[in-house]
Amino acid sequence: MPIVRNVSRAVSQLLQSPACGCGVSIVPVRCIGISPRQVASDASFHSVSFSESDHPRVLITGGLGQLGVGLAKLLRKRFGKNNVILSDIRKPADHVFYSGPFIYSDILDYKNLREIVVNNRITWLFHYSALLSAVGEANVPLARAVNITGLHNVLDIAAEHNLRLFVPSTIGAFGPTSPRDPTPDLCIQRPRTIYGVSKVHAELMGEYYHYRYGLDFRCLRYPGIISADSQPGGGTTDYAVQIFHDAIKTGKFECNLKPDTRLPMMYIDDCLKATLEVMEAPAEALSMRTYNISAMSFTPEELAQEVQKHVPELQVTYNVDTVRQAIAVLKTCFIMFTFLKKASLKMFTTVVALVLFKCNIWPNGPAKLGLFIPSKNSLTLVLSSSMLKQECLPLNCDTDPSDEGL
Ligand SMILES: NC(=O)c1ccc[n+]([C@@H]2O[C@H](COP(=O)([O-])OP(=O)(O)OC[C@H]3O[C@@H](n4cnc5c(N)ncnc54)[C@H](O)[C@@H]3O)[C@@H](O)[C@H]2O)c1
Ligand SMILES: C[C@@H](O)[C@H](N)C(=O)O
Repeated sequence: MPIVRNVSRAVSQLLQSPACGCGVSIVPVRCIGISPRQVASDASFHSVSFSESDHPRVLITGGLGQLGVGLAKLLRKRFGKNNVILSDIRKPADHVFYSGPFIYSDILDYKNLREIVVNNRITWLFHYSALLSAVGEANVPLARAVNITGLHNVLDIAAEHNLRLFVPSTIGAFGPTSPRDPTPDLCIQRPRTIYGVSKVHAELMGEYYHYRYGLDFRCLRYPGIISADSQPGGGTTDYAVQIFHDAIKTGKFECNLKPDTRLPMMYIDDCLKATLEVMEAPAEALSMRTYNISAMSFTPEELAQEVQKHVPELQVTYNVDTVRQAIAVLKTCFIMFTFLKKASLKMFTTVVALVLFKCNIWPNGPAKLGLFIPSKNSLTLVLSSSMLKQECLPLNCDTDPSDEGL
């Protein structure tokens, strides 16, 4: 009996104490006994220069998708080229391979992932591998494996090796019963896609590992991301990238969503900037582990009209994909702006101009909007300084900025 009492007391003490920073050396069960934490911290196979040791050593999983290469570029600028390792199960293009360290990593291979973390002395992990909403619905067993089993591997390795872990969530983590306009950080989440379900699972598991094992888990719910240089990986918001490419290549765009389907979106540079900011935030500044981020919401029809202002010959037709449409409708609950209000509209026109500028379609566009862009690489700076500081929601704010007269 006393033994049972002691065990239950110990368990309840552990469960009550957020392990964060208090030195509790418990790690997920499968790591006990073989934890590389037992290896002396100076048992490195590589010599480390002083400046290198000042920076985090970063691993990005699923890094060859729409977002990973841009994230690596941003992080390498900040922390040095060799401190940021891109990884994926696909073969990188030449320009990616030669731009910095790349390594094969399948997140379903636990031992291989652990070896990479140990051998490269990784301290920060950005977990980008996933099957997105539309491809996930087309292959539920694979989505379950990659998005759930893969996440479990990453969580255990991150907890075992004291990593700071970023896992992106999504607007797809909400569902038809979530409150809207604005959708708060904490609310009902009952998504009806395997993608959404796996992301809610990731949010909850990350928070659980934070309180149970002290894992430094950080998470942002991204809207649909718009990029010019990288292709989307099979989600419902892909149309908002494809339209720019089709406008340039063929002058014809067939949209797979209904013209009035409003979804939240964000320009890639702002998404990556927010990601870095939340990773660099001091722990005491974080009141939660998972936050919404938002920029603007628009419909395919509104986007088509805006692009047509610059590419008047663009012809847009609608051939609705029932699966994507159904997923999109589930996501529309996450709407910060029910129509394009002033602040959102300004951001929307700017993003369209910037993407067209990047695609070499509207070289004078940004200048006409009063934005000075010395080079294509300074787009983030321009967007951030001229627009977002005033108009984007702060990370932990759940109010609509346009309601505050911004
Ligand atoms: N792009 C968006 O609009 C958006 C919006 C919300 C959230 N997110 C999230 O951000 C992250 C990155 O998104 P993305 O758009 O770059 O995704 P993507 O689909 O373009 O790329 C995902 C990458 O994961 C890789 N991958 C698949 N299985 C793997 C495995 N077993 N091991 C290792 N890698 C594997 C793929 O090869 C691919 O390169 C994802 O977690 C996604 O859910 C993206
Ligand atoms: C929104 C995001 O999660 C992704 N682009 C999707 O549509 O699935």
